Amino acid sequence: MSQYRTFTAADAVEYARQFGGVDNPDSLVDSLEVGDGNLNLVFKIFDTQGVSRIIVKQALPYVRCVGESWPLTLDRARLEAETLIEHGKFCPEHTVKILHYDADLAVMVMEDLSDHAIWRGELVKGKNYPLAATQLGGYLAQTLFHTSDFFQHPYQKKKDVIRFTNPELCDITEELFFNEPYEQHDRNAYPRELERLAEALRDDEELKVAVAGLKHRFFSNAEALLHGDIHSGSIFVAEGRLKVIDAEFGFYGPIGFDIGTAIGNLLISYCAAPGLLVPREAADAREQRLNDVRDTWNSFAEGFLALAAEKSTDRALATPGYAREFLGKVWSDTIGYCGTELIRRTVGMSQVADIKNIDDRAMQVECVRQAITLGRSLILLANHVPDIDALIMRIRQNG
Ligand SMILES: Nc1ncnc2c1ncn2[C@@H]1O[C@H](COP(=O)(O)OP(=O)(O)O)[C@@H](O)[C@H]1O
Ligand SMILES: CSC[C@H]1O[C@H](OP(=O)(O)O)[C@H](O)[C@@H]1O
Repeated sequence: MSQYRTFTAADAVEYARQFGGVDNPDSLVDSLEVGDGNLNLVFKIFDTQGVSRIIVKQALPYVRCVGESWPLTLDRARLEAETLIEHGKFCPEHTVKILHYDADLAVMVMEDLSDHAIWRGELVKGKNYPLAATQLGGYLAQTLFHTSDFFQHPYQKKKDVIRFTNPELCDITEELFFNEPYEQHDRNAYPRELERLAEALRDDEELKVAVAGLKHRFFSNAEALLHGDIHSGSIFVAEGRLKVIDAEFGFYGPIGFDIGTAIGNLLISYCAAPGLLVPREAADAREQRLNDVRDTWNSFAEGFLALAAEKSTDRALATPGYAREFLGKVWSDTIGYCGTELIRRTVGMSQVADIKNIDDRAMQVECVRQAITLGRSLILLANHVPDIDALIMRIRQNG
């Protein structure tokens, strides 16, 4: 019988005392639920000095932002903890440390990153972290290479594909990314002023064929253990540091999905900057975001190629030239999935602070329009953008 119960603040303190690994567990005395994501409870656990020391995160049996009408598997806590543990083996520097997890209680105890800030919030304020994108690309290279067929033993890889099979969370992505924005749907949340633009997406057969291809590869290309939802709200930054959290959408999928999602969120920030910042700061922020896009891709691609040259274990995949050819396909996927992230965050239900925090309605609508048109172009052009410089040029051309 399941021992699951939803934690109270007191339960979370008690649990952190037992499993937080702190020297003096009795010094943990208080907690506050701070979850601001769509899905789960997150408790900060404080010591007698009022300092946050440990995080306790628990999955609810439903989608938090909607309520009990949308039930959701508790197995997502296991998937999140195991994905982060797996990624932590290969990139400890940039993966939050999981100290303990319990699949029955759907709970995990993790490193407290309260001395960092969520990247999205910093982007909204116009704050630049010059190393973050290179670090993000490094995290993507390490985690995606080491969980792929280039490195994993084929038997282990096949076992892991099963261990990380994540049908319910993938179903959310399959609906929110690849279906709902391209049809009339109650959950869509675009500004009413953009009805004609949304209608044009619904009527664009060429676009829908390209989106179908991206969805098909999301279903079937088990290339590596993805984070599965790597947006700027799942990334903590501090001066010179970056840590990834929140991997409950982890599964074996197409590598370009993670890179495209990450870059897509940088481009949402790019599109939103004129609505959030005064013109001079907005222009600087937009240039910084384009640099971030470049750094993320270059750092990923250089890291992946170096790892492939040095550490590929499969004799055929180690053939000189193959890793570079494979990266060409990852590049096209990256551009396509980047486009679907831009559209699902603006047309679909999962709206983000970058856009929501724009006070001026007309400006907000213009920023959303730009994100949608950029997303559409990227999906359509995904196979025709030769390199990162050409991508940056296309983004500038969008306005
Ligand atoms: N390790 C951590 N250290 C400090 N704060 C955290 C940590 N993990 C999560 N949080 C806080 O909780 C919020 C929600 O966490 P997140 O994992 O994104 O939840 P969800 O799965 O519901 O999206 C984060 O935005 C952050 O403010
Ligand atoms: C119904 S879940 C919507 C959306 O929420 C997730 O984000 P997060 O866990 O970071 O709040 C994910 O992006 C899902 O697509």
